[in-house]
Amino acid sequence: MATYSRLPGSVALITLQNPPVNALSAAVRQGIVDTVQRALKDPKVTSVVICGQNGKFCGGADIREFAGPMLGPPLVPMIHAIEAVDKPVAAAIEGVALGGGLELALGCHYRIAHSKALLGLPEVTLGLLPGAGGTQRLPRLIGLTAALDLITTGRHISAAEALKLGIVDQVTDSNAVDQAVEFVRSVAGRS
Ligand SMILES: CCC/C=C/C(=O)SCCNC(=O)CCNC(=O)[C@H](O)C(C)(C)COP(=O)([O-])OP(=O)([O-])OC[C@H]1O[C@@H](n2cnc3c(N)ncnc32)[C@H](O)[C@@H]1OP(=O)([O-])[O-]
Repeated sequence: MATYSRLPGSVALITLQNPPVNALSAAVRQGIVDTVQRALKDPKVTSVVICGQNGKFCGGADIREFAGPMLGPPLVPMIHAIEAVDKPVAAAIEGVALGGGLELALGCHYRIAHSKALLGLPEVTLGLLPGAGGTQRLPRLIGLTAALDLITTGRHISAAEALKLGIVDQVTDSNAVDQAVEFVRSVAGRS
C-alpha cells in the first residue's frame, strides 16, 4: 500500500509500504495511483514527495508476485501519470532505488538521494529489460553511453556516482525525505 499525508507548506507525502524493500506489489501500485490522484485533485497541495517507509525507497518489482498472474495497475501508465502531474514531484531515495523503483524515481521531476543509497537497473540479471520507461528516461537524462552501461551491466551505483552522472539532483547525509520536502517547497509554483 501507499499512505498519504499533507505536510505543512502544502506538500503531499506519499509513502510506499511493503516490507522488506517496499517493492512494487499490486497493492503498492494501486496505492500510488490513488494517492497521486489525491495529490493532483487537492487544491491545497502544491508539491509532492514520494518516499518508502523504513529508510528504503523501493527495491523494484515485487519478485514474490512473479509466479502469479499480473494483477493491479500496470507500472508504465502509473509512472506516466506521475510524470504528467502539474505540481513538482520529487523522489526521496533512501536505501535502494532498484529496477522499477529507479524507473519510478525517473518518472518524478526531481530525485534527492541519501549518500548511502544504492541505485540501479538490475533487470538484466533476472533476464528482463527495464520495461517501465527506464530505457527511455535514463538515456534522456544522462546520455546513451552511460545509460547503456547501467542497463546492460545491471550494476548498483552509489548516490555519489548517481549525482555525478546526473541521475539525482541532490545528495544528502541527513534525512532525504526532509531534504526532498524542503526542495519541493522551494520549487513549488514554478513551471
Ligand atoms: C516492467 C517491470 C520492470 C521492473 C522490473 C524489476 O523491478 S525487477 C526487480 C529489480 N529488483 C531487484 O532485482 C532487487 C533485488 N534485490 C537486491 O538486490 C537486494 O535484495 C537488496 C539490495 C534490495 C537488499 O539487499 P540486502 O543484502 O540488504 O538484503 P537481502 O538481499 O537479504 O534482501 C532482504 C529481503 O528483501 C527481499 N527482497 C529484495 N528485493 C525484493 C524485491 N524486489 N521484491 C520482493 N522482495 C525483495 C529479499 O527476498 C529478502 O527477503 P527475506 O529473505 O528477508 O524475506
